[in-house]
Amino acid sequence: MSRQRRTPDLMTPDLFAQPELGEVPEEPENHDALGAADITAPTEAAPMPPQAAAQTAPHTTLQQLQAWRDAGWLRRLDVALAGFVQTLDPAASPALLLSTAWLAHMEGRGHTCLPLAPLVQAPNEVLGWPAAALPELQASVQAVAVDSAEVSRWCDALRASPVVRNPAHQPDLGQPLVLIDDGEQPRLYLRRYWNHEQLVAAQVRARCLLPTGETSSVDTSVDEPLIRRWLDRLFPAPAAANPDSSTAAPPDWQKLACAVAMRGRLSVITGGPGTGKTYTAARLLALLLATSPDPERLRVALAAPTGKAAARLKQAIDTSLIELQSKLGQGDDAAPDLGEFTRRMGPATTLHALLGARPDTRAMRHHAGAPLDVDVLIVDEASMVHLEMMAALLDALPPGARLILLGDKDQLASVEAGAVLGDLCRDAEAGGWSAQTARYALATAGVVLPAAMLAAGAASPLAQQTVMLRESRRFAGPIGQLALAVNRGDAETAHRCLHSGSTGGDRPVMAHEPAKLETLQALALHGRPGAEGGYATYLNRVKARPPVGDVAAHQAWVVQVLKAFDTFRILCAVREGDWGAAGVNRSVVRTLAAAGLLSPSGEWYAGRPVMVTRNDAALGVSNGDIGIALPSAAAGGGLRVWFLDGEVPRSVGVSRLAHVDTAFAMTVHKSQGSEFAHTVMVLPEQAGQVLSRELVYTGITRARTAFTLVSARAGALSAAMSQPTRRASGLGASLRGAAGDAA
Ligand SMILES: Nc1ncnc2c1ncn2[C@@H]1O[C@H](COP(=O)(O)OP(=O)(O)OP(=O)(O)O)[C@@H](O)[C@H]1O
Repeated sequence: MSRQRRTPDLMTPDLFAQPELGEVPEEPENHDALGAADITAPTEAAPMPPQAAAQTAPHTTLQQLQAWRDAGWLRRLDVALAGFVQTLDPAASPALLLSTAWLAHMEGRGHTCLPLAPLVQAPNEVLGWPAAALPELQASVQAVAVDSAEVSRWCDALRASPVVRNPAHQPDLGQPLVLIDDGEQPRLYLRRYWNHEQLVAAQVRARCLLPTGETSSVDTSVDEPLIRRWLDRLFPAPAAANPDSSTAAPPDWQKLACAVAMRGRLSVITGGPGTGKTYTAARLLALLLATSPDPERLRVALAAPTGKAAARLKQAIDTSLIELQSKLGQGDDAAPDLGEFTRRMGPATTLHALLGARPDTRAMRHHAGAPLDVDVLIVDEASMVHLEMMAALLDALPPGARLILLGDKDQLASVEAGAVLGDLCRDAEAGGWSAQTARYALATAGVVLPAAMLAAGAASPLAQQTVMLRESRRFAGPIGQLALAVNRGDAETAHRCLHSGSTGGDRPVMAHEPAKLETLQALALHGRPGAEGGYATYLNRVKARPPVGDVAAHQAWVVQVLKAFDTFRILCAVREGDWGAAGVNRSVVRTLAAAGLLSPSGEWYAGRPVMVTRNDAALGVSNGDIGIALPSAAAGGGLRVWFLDGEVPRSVGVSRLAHVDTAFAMTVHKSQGSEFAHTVMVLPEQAGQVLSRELVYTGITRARTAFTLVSARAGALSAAMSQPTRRASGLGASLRGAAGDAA
C-alpha cells in the first residue's frame, strides 16, 4: 500500500488552532451519497463568511486527509466532504475537518454517527483502519480530544462552528452536522441521519404502548376476552405440565407475539431461521380479521426489502392461511374467510415499490402528506431495512395503521447505514416486560411470563411490543447447532460441528479449511462427493429443452430449471479477489464450460444465471432478483432471462437487462432473504473487518439441508466469530428520549 509522508507541521498537537493559509481545498464531489444535498449553505442565525474567504484560508489538515485517502484509509468522498465543510466555514478548525472526514468514513461503513469517546479509546477499531495507521491516527485523535476524559474539549471545538448544530438549543437551519451531547455518549451526525433517527425514534415511541397504558396510542378498544377466544382457536392448547418435571413448559412465544401485536401500532417479532415468524404473522392476520368489526375492509399489505424475500413472504403467508382455513372450518360462520382474504390481499412488494421510490430522487411518492392506503403492514426480513428506509416507511404509514416487523436480529444489517432491527431488539432476549404486560399476556394468551424476564425497574415501551421466538422448527439439527454456536461466539462447538463425524459427503455440515480453489470448483460442478448437487443438476435440465413451439412444456421446463438452480448456491464473504464473488464466478464459468455443461460465448448464453443489481419498475425487476437466461419457446426465439413469481415464470429479453451480475456466486449480503438446499460459504484469505460473526451466521442460515464451508485460510471462521459487529447508532438513546430537538 503506497503511502504519502505527512508534513511535520501536521503533528502539531493543537488542532483547535485557526486554519493556516495556503492550500485551496479540494472541490466537493458527490455529496449526495452522504446526504449533503440537503445541506443549505449560509443560515440566517449564523451567517457564513463569503466563499472568497474559503479560497484564501484553507489549511493543511486537508493535506493530511488527502494522505489518508491516498493510503486507502479514507474514501475520496470523505475528504471531499471535509473540503466542502471548509468552504461553508472557512474558519473550520482542524478538529472539525478531521471529524467530518471520519464521520463520512463511518457512514460508508454502515454507521449512522461518529461516537467521540470510543474513537479516543480505540480509534483503529472504531474506524476499521489497519494497524499501520494507528500511530498517526492516535496522534490526531489525541490532539483533538487530549484524552477520553476531555471529549468535552472536542465537543467545544465542534460547537464553535456555525456548520454544527446542537438540536437542544438551535433550530434546524440546514447546518450539515449535528452534535449530540445529551449526557449519553457524545456523537456527531450528518444532518440527514440525525433527522432520520429522530423520525424513527418519535414514530416508534408514539406507536408503542407505554407500560402504564396511559397514552393516546393505546388501543383502548382491545377486547381481551375476544382475543383470548380466538388465540385459543388459532394455537394448540399448551402441553399438560409433566408432573415429574420441576421445570415449567416454556411460554408459547408465538401466541404471545400475536397478543402483543393486537394492542399497539408497532410490534416486533424477532427470531432465528425457522422459528415461525411468518407462521405467527399468518395467525396474527387471521386474528385481526376475526376480531375486526369490518373485516371485508381491512387493508393489509405485505412487503420486504427484496423481491425474492417479498415473494417468499407471500407464499408462506398464503400457505399458512390456507392451512388455517381448513383447520378453522369453513362451515363456521364466525370464522373469517381466509381464502377470500388471501385473494384480496394481493402480492407482496418490495419496500421500494410500496413506498413509490422514483429514479434519481430520494423522495418517495408516499410520505406523511400522501400516506399509504393500509391498515396493517407486515414487513419481513426487517434486519435488511436501513435507517433511511425505515424513516421513509414510518413517515408514509398512516398514524392509525399497524406495523409488524419480522426479522432475525442477529443477521447482517443492510449495506447502507443503520441497523434498525438490531437497535430495536437490543433487549429482546431479556424480555423486560412490565407487570401490566404480564397481566395482559395471561389474560389474552394464557401465557405466564417468566419472572426472570420481567423488568427490574422502569420498563421500556418498545420492550412491551417486542417478542423473540426461541424455538426453531427447521434448524434443530447440525446446521442449527452450528448457527447457534456462531451466534454465541463459541468457536469450539462450531469447530466440532464442522469437523466431527465421517469424512464422506453425507454430513449436513462440513468444512474445507484451508481449501484450494479446485475444491470449490469440484463442489460447484457436482456438489459433495456421493450426493447429487452442484450446478450440474440444473445445467443438465437446461440441456433437456422441450420441442420448440410446445409452450406448456417450455413453461414447465423453465420452472424446473429455476427450481433446480435454487437448490445449490455459492456465497462469498467479499466481492473482489480470487475468493470473492466476481473471481469465483469467473472460475465456476470456466469449470462448467470445461465440463461441457455451458457454452459461454459472449455475454449471454443459455443457462447463465444472473442477479439484477438495480430496480427497474418498467421491466418489473428489483435489485436482488435472480433469473436464468434460456431460449424462448418459439422457433428461432432469442435468449430471455426467466424469473419465477411463485410458480409462474416471466421473462425479460436479455438486451433490456443492463444491470445484472453473473450469479453462480453471490455475496452473503445479497443472499439475505433467500435459502438454498445446499449452501457453500467461501471465506477469503484476507477480509479484515468484513468477516464478522453476523456475516457467517447469515451465510450458514441460508442453508436448508446442507452447509459446506470453504475457507482459503484455516481459522478464518473462528476469527470472524470473534468479531461481532456493533454499528454506531444513537437510536437507543433517542428512543429513551435522551436527545431532544429544539426545532
Ligand atoms: N407452532 C408451530 N407449529 C407447527 N409448525 C410450525 C409452528 N411454527 C412454525 N412452524 C413451521 O415451521 C416452519 C418454519 O416456520 P416459518 O417459515 O414461519 O419460520 P420463519 O421464522 O418465518 O423462517 P425464516 O427465517 O425462513 O423466515 C414452517 O414450515 C412452519 O409451518
